[in-house]
Amino acid sequence: MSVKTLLTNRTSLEGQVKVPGDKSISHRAVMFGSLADGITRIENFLPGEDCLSTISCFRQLGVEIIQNGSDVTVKGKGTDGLNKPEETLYVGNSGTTIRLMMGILSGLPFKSTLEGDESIARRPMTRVTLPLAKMGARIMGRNNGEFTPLTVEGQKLTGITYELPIASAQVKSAILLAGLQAEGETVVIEPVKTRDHTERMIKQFGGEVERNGDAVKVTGGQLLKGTEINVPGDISSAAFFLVAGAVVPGSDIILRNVGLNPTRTGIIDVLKAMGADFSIDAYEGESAEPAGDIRIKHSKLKGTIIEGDLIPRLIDEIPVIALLATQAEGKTVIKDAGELKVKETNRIDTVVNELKKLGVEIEATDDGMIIQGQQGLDGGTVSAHGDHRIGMMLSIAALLCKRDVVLEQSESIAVSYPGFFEDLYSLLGK
Ligand SMILES: O=C(O)C1=C[C@@H](OP(=O)(O)O)[C@@H](O)[C@H](O)C1
Ligand SMILES: C=C(OP(=O)(O)O)C(=O)O
Repeated sequence: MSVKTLLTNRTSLEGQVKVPGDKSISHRAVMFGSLADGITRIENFLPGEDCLSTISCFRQLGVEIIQNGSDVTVKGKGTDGLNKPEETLYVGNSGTTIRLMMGILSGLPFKSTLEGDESIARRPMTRVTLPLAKMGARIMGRNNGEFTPLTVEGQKLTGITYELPIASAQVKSAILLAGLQAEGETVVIEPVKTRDHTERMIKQFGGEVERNGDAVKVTGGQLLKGTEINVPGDISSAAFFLVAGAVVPGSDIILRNVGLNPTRTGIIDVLKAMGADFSIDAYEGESAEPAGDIRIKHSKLKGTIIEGDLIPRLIDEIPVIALLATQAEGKTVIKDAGELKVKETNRIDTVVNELKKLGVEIEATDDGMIIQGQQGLDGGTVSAHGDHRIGMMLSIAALLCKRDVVLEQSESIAVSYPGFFEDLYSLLGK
């Protein structure tokens, strides 16, 4: 376990940072590149541990993938080019990898087993195995398919129409990936629109997908062709610096090449509602995924309510938004976010418990939290609990602390942002 002494009591962040590639898009680029025919070149791939787990799983399935930092080449041979792996497929800490891969493996003519770390072993999987079983998949796992290890016996699949009981892009994507191999049409109906990177990528690889209101439809048996993907920066990673810039007095920073897909920009809506001082310079021209530069300065903030359709558009940013709220005038209420309980950790409990250790007044509710504003932060020993987003949120919280802060399990940050501390220190002029 790595223990890190964090920088505290800071007066300003200045300069600019180009945040690393988007995690959701990087995973999907490798997956679609592996399913497609021909070469896929990925630029600005995120070389974080989660996306490296996706690469290693597809290598185990026989796909040749060349990775040089953020440059990746995938030599796809279509689904016929995917072979039975000799060993268990290890997904590490990555929920996206295991859930999307179940969709892919369900339609392939062999048996394989998926497993991950202790956090993955606690995360619910029937949300995926249930709809896939309706399509004809055979998936076995602990507690009737709820937990890893999971064994997938590929079958001939049939398209279904499925109404998602929860708003989840991972479940939607798993069903669409199975649908691409199934006979007939597969329709997924979302309760709230979630990130649509899978749909955009199907089109980038030459496939067809239709959206009609809340329904997304694919037809099985489409030919996907290798392509070039330029991954925009991850707004979920930029979020830590957006918050740092907004709350550390004297700050004025620019974040370059941030992905601005509207299904991901909930944090921008929150910054606006809180009265933050920021501007966006969106890049012009046709691109599968919009991106731009964001400049943010320290300013006075006011509390807000975060709920409903906004939640899936900022689900991974809630830990750092909770910190943002501690500096606003008045209280902030976060509701409808029960999904936080089944992430890398129970993020309602970890956020509340760790921020309390720094002297913050914050209360957990059944589906979110209530955060009091205008708080001074103290110091102490905190832990990431193996959760990258908690580790980064606490590193930003430390900037506001008057006393020393020590972070346990800081190594987990490499799951989504291996260069996080270098980028943070560069903004701090270190
Ligand atoms: O599809 C994706 O890439 C993701 C979807 C979200 O999960 P859910 O689908 O479980 O909400 C998100 O929390 C995760 O970090 C990435
Ligand atoms: C929840 C996350 O990822 P995953 O579900 O892929 O583990 C995350 O990155 O915050």
